[in-house]
Amino acid sequence: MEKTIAVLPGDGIGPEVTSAAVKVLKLIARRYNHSFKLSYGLIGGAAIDALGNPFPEETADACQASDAVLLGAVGGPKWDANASGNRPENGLLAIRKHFGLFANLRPVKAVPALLGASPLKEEKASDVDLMIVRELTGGLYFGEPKHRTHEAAVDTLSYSREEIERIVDKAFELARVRRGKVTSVDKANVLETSRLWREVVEEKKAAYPDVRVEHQLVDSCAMKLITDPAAFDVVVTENMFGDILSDEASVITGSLGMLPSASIRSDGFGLYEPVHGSGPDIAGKGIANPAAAILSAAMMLRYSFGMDTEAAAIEEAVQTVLEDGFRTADVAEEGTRALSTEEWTERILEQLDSEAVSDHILFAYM
Ligand SMILES: NC(=O)c1ccc[n+]([C@@H]2O[C@H](COP(=O)([O-])OP(=O)(O)OC[C@H]3O[C@@H](n4cnc5c(N)ncnc54)[C@H](O)[C@@H]3O)[C@@H](O)[C@H]2O)c1
Ligand SMILES: CC(C)[C@H](C(=O)O)[C@@H](O)C(=O)O
Ligand SMILES: [Mg+2]
Repeated sequence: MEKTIAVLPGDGIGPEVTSAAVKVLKLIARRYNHSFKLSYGLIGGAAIDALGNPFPEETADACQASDAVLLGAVGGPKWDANASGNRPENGLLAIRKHFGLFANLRPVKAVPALLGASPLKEEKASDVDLMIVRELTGGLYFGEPKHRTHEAAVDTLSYSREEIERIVDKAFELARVRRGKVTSVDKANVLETSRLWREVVEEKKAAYPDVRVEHQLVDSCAMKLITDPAAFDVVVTENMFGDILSDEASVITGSLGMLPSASIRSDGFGLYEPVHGSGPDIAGKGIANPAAAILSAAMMLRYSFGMDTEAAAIEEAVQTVLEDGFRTADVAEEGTRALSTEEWTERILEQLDSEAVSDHILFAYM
């Protein structure tokens, strides 16, 4: 297949982990006879510095002309919020909104080799396999009015029925091909938007009789993610709750550096990015874990290109390399040498190159 991919490395560790994911994509293209044309663009702080705009028109055009987008991470202390009340925009919200990428899929799956790195007891973490379906283009992030004076600040939480319906449908569809359970997370004991959310879920469930539905308040959900994470299958929730719960859930499997994500809409176009940010504390040191970026590239192959086998080959390579004991610093066992981003990526490339090209899927983030 021939595909065009817009690559937006961004800031901090973004370029370091994106470069790793690009190497993996190039190897996949060679091994599976695909042609991936890459076009690079600026986003975030890098784009502000070069062009004065975090999501420049050139970047939007490059993405528009592509079949999918691979993004590293954006932001950092140089461009983030400051006490004087600037309203920073790091480009991420703009690109998500511009392309209508309303569904953010964040799979959290126990990695057997990393159970020791999880803060949870092994028996709690070992069966975790959940998918957070986060609404991405509405809610507090985008609601108007939104403003700030010296004395007060306003953000607005608003959701339309239509916005809720399409993300809830997505969650039900995913549950059907997973373990058939949807947990809808809200704060319906307080928020009107949550009461509408709950109503829509209740209406929708009739169309999916094969899926079990439960409602959970977000505060107790945060607790249950730690006490009983294996109980979850698909978790559907609004923008801000999903942001917070997904960082929380990521550590169950060892590190934020492990968690990939897909931001998609209904026609197959998508933006693929690690859940983590630009890691200012480790940027430039060459020690970032590139697994989340590499696994995001795998999600791109699966969700935008329908290349399930290729995606699974990457996911299995990540498992194998970790099982073989090769780790970056964030997940390294005490007393072992941590690999650099580049060294670990080399291991992945070697593993992928040595694997037989097969249709047999053993481990997949689906
Ligand atoms: N998708 C994105 O582009 C995205 C996501 C989250 C935060 N951000 C931005 O990133 C900047 C920093 O935010 P933050 O510090 O709160 O969150 P962060 O995710 O960048 O870092 C949180 C912690 O996790 C560690 N970490 C993150 N990714 C890692 C990796 N791949 N390997 C090893 N360790 C990793 C960092 O070193 C840090 O200690 C902010 O400007 C924020 O707005 C961007
Ligand atoms: C950087 C920030 C705007 C972003 C978000 O809140 O959506 C990030 O935290 C994420 O999880 O992708
Ligand atoms: Mg986040």
